[in-house]
Amino acid sequence: MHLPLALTIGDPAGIGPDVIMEAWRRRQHAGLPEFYVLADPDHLRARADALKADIRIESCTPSDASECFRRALPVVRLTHSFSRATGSPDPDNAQGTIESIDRAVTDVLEGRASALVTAPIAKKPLYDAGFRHPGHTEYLAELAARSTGREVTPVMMLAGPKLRTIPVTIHIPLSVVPSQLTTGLIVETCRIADHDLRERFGIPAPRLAVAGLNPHAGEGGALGAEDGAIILPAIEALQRSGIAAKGPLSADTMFHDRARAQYDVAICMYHDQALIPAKALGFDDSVNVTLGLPFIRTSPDHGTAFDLAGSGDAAPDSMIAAIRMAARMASHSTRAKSA
Ligand SMILES: NC(=O)C1=CN([C@@H]2O[C@H](COP(=O)(O)OP(=O)(O)OC[C@H]3O[C@@H](n4cnc5c(N)ncnc54)[C@H](O)[C@@H]3O)[C@@H](O)[C@H]2O)C=CC1
Ligand SMILES: NCC(=O)COP(=O)(O)O
Repeated sequence: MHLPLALTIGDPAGIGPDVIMEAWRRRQHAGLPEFYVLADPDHLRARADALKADIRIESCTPSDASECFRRALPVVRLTHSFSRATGSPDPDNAQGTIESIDRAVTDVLEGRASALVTAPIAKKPLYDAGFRHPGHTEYLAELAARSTGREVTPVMMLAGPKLRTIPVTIHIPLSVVPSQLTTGLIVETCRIADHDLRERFGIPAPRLAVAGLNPHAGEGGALGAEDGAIILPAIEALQRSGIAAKGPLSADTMFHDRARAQYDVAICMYHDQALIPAKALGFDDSVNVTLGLPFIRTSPDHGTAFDLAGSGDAAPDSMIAAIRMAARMASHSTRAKSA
């Protein structure tokens, strides 16, 4: 059966609503698969009016969303409604933002949707409302663990036409990165990357380029010990298990054109080491994918961009790329299962 994608609304005061509505408006031209969004339809109508966008919005259930998609943006109504605040987060919206994620995940896990595409959330207002997870990536792992009964290590990957990168440590302060980096975490991250690149992206023998942590990958220990003591043993263990990992490589010379031709994914040691090259090389067409989950999740690479909400200037390209990638991954996984 052909299932729609479930989209979350993200922070309703950010550009999530704008790029979702614009993606729906471009659905035919962009060749997008059917999707619905878990949101407050009245809030979306108000945003569409502010944007002067001619968009029909219809309340639906996941099962009639595909039929509705041709004529209107299908919206599955949340129990929470949203304030009309645009451009600055409202703590009163936090519970609805979380409800949108929870219900979309449930829809995917219970077979009403084929994959999850999340619009951006601002972390701080959710933390202030008691949300205890650094971001979607970690929260989705918890939801997956609750449903499967086993621990899930989530792996964040930024994927664009020119580059894929993975940060081994994700949403933690830079000052604690060295203490959180372990050989075991690097091995686990690379194993998940190798597995999911095969199974969900159809890359038969993924090549992993592993970055060092310190300048010049530690310069033989003179510029830091972690490269030799923590990262190198991980690469050796991966190679022994048949995974094509190489490194630790100097991070400053692994992202130019000729270097990128040598690998399928760059494994980086911290958030900005991975996300800066990814966004510099493809801000409009890169997608944030979570690997290691028992379901498919993609997201645009950008954040809530409160400065642009309701202005009509938010580019929908990364959201469109995220929708396309989720559908492609879902059909690839289905083919892989039935092969
Ligand atoms: N997947 C998610 O939920 C993500 C959430 N965030 C959250 O977003 C909030 C804001 O983060 P920032 O670092 O300011 O990043 P941001 O991506 O929201 O904005 C950075 C700059 O890029 C511009 N920009 C972003 N998206 C754009 C688009 N589609 N079209 C045109 N210009 C665009 C913005 O106007 C701003 O100048 C933070 O609270 C962060 O936690 C950030 C990244 C991903
Ligand atoms: N900078 C990437 C980011 O914050 C996305 O995180 P997540 O909410 O997708 O975990």
